[in-house]
Amino acid sequence: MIIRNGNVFQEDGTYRRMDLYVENGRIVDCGTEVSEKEEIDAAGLKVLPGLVDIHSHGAVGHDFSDADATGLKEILRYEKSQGITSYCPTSMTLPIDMLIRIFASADAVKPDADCARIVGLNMEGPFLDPVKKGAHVEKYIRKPDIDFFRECQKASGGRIRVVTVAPNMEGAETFIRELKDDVVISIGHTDADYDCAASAMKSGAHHVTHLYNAMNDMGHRAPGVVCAAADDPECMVEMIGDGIHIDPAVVRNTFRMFGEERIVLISDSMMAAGMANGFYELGGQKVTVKDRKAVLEDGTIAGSATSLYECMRCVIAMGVPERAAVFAATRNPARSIGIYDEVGSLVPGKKADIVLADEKLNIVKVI
Ligand SMILES: CC(=O)N[C@@H]1[C@@H](O)[C@H](O)[C@@H](COP(=O)(O)O)O[C@@H]1O
Repeated sequence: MIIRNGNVFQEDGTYRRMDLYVENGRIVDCGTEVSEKEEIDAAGLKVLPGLVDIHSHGAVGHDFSDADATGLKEILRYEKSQGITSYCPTSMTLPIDMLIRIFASADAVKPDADCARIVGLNMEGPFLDPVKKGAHVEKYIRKPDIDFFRECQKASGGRIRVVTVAPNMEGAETFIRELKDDVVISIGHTDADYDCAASAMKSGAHHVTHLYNAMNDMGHRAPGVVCAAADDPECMVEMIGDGIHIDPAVVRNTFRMFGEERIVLISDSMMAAGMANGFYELGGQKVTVKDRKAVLEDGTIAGSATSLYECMRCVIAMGVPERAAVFAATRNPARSIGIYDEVGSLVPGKKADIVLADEKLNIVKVI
């Protein structure tokens, strides 16, 4: 396949008018390497790398935590239609027997060109702090437990790429030191202060789960997880860019504080993404969705009802430079879970995960 004359997003963040050559699902150097001569006229269109959502629970009426491979396939189909080509299904806080079934269910999903590719699994619970449980069920929360994690990792076939840990819980330090080379350890759902978070980062946790949400605010005498993450040059931070979870001024200034390299936009979507307002479920709890806002019965925000692509457009509308927003939805998430050699930018050798969009970033085609 040859994609002609598009404005192709480059690794330096500029757009360059050029042809893109695809052979056997990968980008290649030149036209002579292309056997299938299908051509797409991309004149006037933006050509972006497929997006990488490393934190999403569900969409179109299904949740990864349903442990249902058919439902997961529908989620992946929806995500691909929205420009997300790499995806990490994300679990909620649940008992171990359920988590084992959930992680095993991902294995039953076979790759499909119409669906986003599963590039890892994200284990958000149960090693959280009850004080900052957010929309997770308190009775299933557990202290960080290496054997518990290993059992889940085994059931998943080694596909868990990210695990959230509250660093102020007993056993967190040992957990981080023991597992830091096997999985990305993400600090989150925690009442930790700056010193506790900074110490966890020194031990090897260089990722933060939805910065600002389910943690203490950054105060001028209580800098918290936010400043600890900013002070750790290796730390990547997730942000939910749906326009509901974080005020636009905070989003803009967080991009300034962390720069273009370290922010990972996520959707944190639940099953109402791609659906109408109404009543849904998340981790066994009833959720009401109205005007794209998902809440539990007590008003706690319970994930988002949008896609990563919409989050990317949303933060651009807030005033984040387009190149920074594209990096945060493509390159940075890919780097954060160690798959940037395969996806996340459009250079020869990488998978041909491509979004064609018009000037206003409306999706025209996803490849
Ligand atoms: C799936 C999930 O759990 N997502 C969290 C939720 O738990 C938390 O309640 C909310 C708001 O947190 P905040 O009130 O601290 O900003 O952020 C995210 O939606």
